[in-house]
Amino acid sequence: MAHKAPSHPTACLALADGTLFYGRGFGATGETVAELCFNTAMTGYQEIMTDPSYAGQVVTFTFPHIGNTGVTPEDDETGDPVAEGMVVKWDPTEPSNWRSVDTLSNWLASRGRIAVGGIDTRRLTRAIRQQGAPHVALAHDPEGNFDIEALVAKARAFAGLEGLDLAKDVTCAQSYHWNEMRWAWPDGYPTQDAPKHKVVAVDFGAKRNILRCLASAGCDVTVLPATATAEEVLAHNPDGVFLSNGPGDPAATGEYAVPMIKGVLEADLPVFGICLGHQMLALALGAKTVKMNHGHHGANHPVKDHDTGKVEITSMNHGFAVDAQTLPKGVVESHVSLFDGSNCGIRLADKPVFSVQHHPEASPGPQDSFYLFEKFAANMAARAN
Ligand SMILES: NC(=O)CC[C@H](N)C(=O)O
Repeated sequence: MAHKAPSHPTACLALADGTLFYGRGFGATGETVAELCFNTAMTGYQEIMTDPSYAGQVVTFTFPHIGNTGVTPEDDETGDPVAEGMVVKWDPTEPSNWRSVDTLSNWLASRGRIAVGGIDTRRLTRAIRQQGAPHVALAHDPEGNFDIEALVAKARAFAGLEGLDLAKDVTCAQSYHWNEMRWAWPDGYPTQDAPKHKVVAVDFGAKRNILRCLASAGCDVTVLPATATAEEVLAHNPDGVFLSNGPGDPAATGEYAVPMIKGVLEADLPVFGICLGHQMLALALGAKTVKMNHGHHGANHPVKDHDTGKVEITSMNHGFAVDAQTLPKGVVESHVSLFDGSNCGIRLADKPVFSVQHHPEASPGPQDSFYLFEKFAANMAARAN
């Protein structure tokens, strides 16, 4: 049944349980179906929308000042927005400020991404917390004609992210070389030294700032597609191997990544993984991953480093987690979330192999965890000596 929604809204967000949110549509018109998560970051909406880890998800931004800085190409974490859609409290008719090269709405429209403004994101976030990341259909129609029953049926029919391998959709088509460094520097960077460490980074949906951080820590980076085998990785004769972030279910992605990681571990090289890379390293070591209720998405998550006792405020974006109870002997839980005690890092007790669930490259977020890139570089330096 097609009918006009009340007070002429131009976008509708339908949750699989039938809950409806109406607002002002912006960006592209049409419909999309996805999992819904909320992100609490106060800045960096463009970095979030272009983070390949958000494939298959619509993002609700809890912070009200969204859209106010427009968009600029230097904030892209990959070529285009990857998140399926955007839900905000912000009124999209407000102008963007001086910094922008384009408005958020034009940018989303030209890249086929649907957004809705004027939503009560607090109420929506409560629903996400209560239901666990809901399946949703998001529709934008300038005429305000919505077939509500069909939208709810589409949200219900969405199979969800569990069991879904999305890394092979967002990975690079071919290998490439990366040497661009960070634009914002922690003390002592950039280093003018020539790159010291040959690193192969396996791209499961890598954010550009991870590659910049590796380059800034002295790495000469060759990026390989997600489905690279151990032989292909080792053929580059790397000093260390990096496993990137990425979208979807680690258990599904692990089908090809786990054998590759096992082969790399046998070669006894320093290894560093972030987020999906962390989860897949844990799978390769024999642990299990689980789907979280509503995950961690934000730029303000406290994480404790068990080795130093220090607390880092971190950037996070994950809906799955490593089950620390399943870590085999010899694998140490190095970091833990102070929000809910979930696993945030592992390391091998006797080898330079480690990974973290959070995002030390930030973009957006704090830079407390940059030391992990230096640790990876130090592991490669120690091996060379
Ligand atoms: N940022 C990431 O790498 C996300 C990892 C994984 N897709 C998850 O949601 O948990």
